[in-house]
Amino acid sequence: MEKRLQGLEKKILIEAGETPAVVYEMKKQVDSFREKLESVEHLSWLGLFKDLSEGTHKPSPFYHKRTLHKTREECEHVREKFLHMSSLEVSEEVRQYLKTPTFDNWQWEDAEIMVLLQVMYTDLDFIPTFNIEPEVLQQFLFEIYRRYNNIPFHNFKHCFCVTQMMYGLIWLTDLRSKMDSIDLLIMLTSAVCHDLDHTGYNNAYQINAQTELALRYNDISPLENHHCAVAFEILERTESNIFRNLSTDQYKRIREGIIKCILATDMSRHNEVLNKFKSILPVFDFTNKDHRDVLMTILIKVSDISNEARPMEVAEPWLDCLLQEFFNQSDVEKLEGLPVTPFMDRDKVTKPSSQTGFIRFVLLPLFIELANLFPCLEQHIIDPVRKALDYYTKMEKALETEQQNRAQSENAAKSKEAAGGRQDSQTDAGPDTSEPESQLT
Ligand SMILES: Nc1nc2c(ncn2[C@@H]2O[C@H](COP(=O)(O)O)[C@@H](O)[C@H]2O)c(=O)[nH]1
Ligand SMILES: [Zn+2]
Repeated sequence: MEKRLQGLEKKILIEAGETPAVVYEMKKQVDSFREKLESVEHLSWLGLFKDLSEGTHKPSPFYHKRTLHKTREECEHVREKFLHMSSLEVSEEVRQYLKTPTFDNWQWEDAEIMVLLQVMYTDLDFIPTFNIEPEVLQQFLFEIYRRYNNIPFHNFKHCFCVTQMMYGLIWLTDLRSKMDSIDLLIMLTSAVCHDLDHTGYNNAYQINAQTELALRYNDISPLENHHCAVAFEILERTESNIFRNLSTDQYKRIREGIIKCILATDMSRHNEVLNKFKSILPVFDFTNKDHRDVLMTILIKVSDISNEARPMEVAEPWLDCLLQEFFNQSDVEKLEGLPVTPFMDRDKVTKPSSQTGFIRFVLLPLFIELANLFPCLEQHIIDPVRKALDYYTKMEKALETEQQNRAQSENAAKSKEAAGGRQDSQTDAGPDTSEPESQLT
């Protein structure tokens, strides 16, 4: 197929003088198909599978097994850098910038990101308040880094962005004066842990493919339950348990809070969580624990899907990462004969089509409710989201126009070709006796 495509490409290039976009698109699909055949183990009978597995895990449709989990060397290298850098002073300018939604994650490498997370725990006064030893915090952050996988979207940088947005929201809304330190610790730590060990395949896939996670959690938020379980696995170990100096009651409250927050990030529960918040909003009371608990779930949800609230040069690469992960999943779903998640299908989704609906029907309704409680957020998170909507709406229209133009010129070319073909055959077959107009319609 690849050879035939190359031959075709050459022929078109000679005849047309340039390679049309459709050929590039076909080449991309062939590459992606080949990659799938090489990496999906159950298709090994095709003779293309490259066994990259390190251990004896159950076969699973991960990206390349070689690259999903971080290697020991990779982790050690980052850990050394992090430990070296963590003794250096982070400037006041960076500390202030870190409190804003305009923060650009792409400028920072992973070891630096770990230092920035350490700054967040420090500047919220968690270290003295909860008697967290610096080495324990460092070990905790290292384990967190280690347990985020090398996948396009749900990786360590996503963990950082969500945490940084949560951190920014805490400062912008002056939550320190409204909620106690334990609530803030729950919120920040939930954000840090919320997608631990994500493999790049969403809950629909987990359930349809009957993965180990879906079986373990009976199809109920398999991923979120797993992220949470991994978080407490890390916190179980004394050397990385940042809560180890807290009382049993404090630990219990923190565990309950983190579980609630992480489970609330399952998007299939979006309306349930948002409606609960809407119902208490008119009588919202910071002294009411139930109200605070709901607010915490809203804050983590907002942080989780807040990429479009960031400057365009920060947000747009995130969309590319998200679509890369989505398309990978739908490709695997097609290969495995599973239901294909429509918003992940590369044949149906474009960048703007993915964003306009999401911003209109998911992002804005959620952000607006939070801004009802904290009007100061309007300028920080709603204005940029509206700008993004405008940007993608224009892009969507431009794409539509381009598609229409392309379809028109393709139709015109086809008609011309058909007319030419008929003329040729008429020349071969002798004089035409039919009316010329009827041949065109
Ligand atoms: N079309 C878009 N979908 C988005 C975007 N940001 C997030 N999402 C979706 O929400 C979930 C968030 O939950 P997570 O815990 O998995 O991170 C994510 O998986 C996407 O499905 C976006 O900008 N556009
Ligand atoms: Zn997330």
